Amino acid sequence: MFLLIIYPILVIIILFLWSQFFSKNGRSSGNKISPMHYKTIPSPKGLVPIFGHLLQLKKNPHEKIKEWYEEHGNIFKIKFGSVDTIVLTEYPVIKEAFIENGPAFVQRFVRRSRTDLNKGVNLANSNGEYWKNLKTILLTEMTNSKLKRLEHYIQQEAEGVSDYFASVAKSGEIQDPANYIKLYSMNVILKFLFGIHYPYTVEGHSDHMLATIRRYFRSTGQPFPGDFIPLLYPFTKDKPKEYFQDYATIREFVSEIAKTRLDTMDMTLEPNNILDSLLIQHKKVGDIPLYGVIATCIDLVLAGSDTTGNSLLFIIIALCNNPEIQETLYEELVATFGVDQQVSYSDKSKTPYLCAIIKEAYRRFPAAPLSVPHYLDRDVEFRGYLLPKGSQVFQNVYSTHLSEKEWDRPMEFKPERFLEQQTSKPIIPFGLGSRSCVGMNLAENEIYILAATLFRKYKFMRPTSEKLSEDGIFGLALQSPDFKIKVEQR
Ligand code: HEM
Repeated sequence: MFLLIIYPILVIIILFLWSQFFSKNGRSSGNKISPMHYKTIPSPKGLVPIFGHLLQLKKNPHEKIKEWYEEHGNIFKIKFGSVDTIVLTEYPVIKEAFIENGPAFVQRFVRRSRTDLNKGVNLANSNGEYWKNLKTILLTEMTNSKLKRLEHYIQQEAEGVSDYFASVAKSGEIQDPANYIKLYSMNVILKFLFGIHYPYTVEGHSDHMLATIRRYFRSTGQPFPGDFIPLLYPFTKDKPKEYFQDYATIREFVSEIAKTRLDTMDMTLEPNNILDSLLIQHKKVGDIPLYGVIATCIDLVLAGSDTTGNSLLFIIIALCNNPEIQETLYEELVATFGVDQQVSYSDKSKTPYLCAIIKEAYRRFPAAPLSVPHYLDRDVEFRGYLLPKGSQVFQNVYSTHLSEKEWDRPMEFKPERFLEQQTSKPIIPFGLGSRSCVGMNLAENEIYILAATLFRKYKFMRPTSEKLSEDGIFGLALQSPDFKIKVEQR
């Protein structure tokens, strides 16, 4: 009985002391500059021993962080358990950190819950030379000329989704378009990665994959206490269960494709897709383990599916809520493409209004609201502050894009903001600096082609006069809310 009472008390005391020790450790470094010279980094109140600010971030972290930004300004510090977390907001601040001080900010913050899944040999979780090597291979696969050569992949997928909407328009039914739009995004990345795709049929295996990816992205965006309070880790290991199960499902799918291809591939021939290029590097150079190939392909399937899919869904929501914008867009598209000319990336310059709508959607509904956390491997002097070594760093994309200080009526969907290229403000949906999104060109092209194809052929409408919700659901990718629409053939 005595032990039952004393044991939890002891654990709490040890956790507290440990968290204090770690937080001091984070601040120490080889840099001997006296902290006296620096301004104190603002920090919200409500710090709880052991947990820091974590408990306040349970629901909608992006909204809570926006509240703190409005209170504390463009540089502030919060605590994730024992880990100092620096939140940077507004374009000039993020640019100064991630471009002008690039080497100090380039590293990824590695969480144990991630490395337990993939041993840290994937692109998104690795650092140093290994990461550079992977990034170079992937960027070579996504150059504009390579994307141009494979443009027909995207055009075919866009036709597949368009046929689905033709059938919806014919039936006159009210439909939830989410699965078909997300299937398009997943199919595009599966084609580039493996040369495969799922058919656009009702309720296939693809639905299971899409649901798995959606769940995974929602949970992986959340801070897991065990990652930030080391002594808690053994107790929270393997939790949340769904997160580990979902990753295992996707790993099984990708491993099978990669291993089969490795057994059958002729390494003397040109690579057919991204997987081939990674396998050639694995086999011929030997610096990427097979497990690294698989884990990096998983990154691409995950990051390539949910981000672009949600961006497209938010565009549909915004244009249903703003029918006059949809009509102006339709006029531009008909004038540019007539009724049946195929849409190509190279048409972007002919459709400034569509490009402005896409930018406004990136701004208003940023697909990665807090980007992917970075890490400081040294103390950094920044704008009069000393940012401590060991900190996690957020590019606060969400607040940057919705800041009242930076944007006129930021919650309104106004593509006109981006019609004047010279005067329009920069946005950062894909992050900034050398760690920024590797799939940016692909994402921009696939969003452009599907948006141009669909809004030229169909009119999308709300089922009632009530506006569709525009509230994103937090995850590593901001998810669109559930909604239904009516579709009319133009
Ligand atoms: C609207 C679409 C997309 C948005 C808004 C987006 C946004 C982002 C952001 C903000 C980051 C973190 C950047 C940083 O750490 O500084 C990122 C990283 C990443 N993205 Fe995307 N992304 C999108 C689409 C894609 C696509 C289509 C792919 C796959 C081809 C992809 C693959 C990745 C990967 C692998 C990383 C990790 C890069 C690294 O750690 O070096 N993303 N993305």
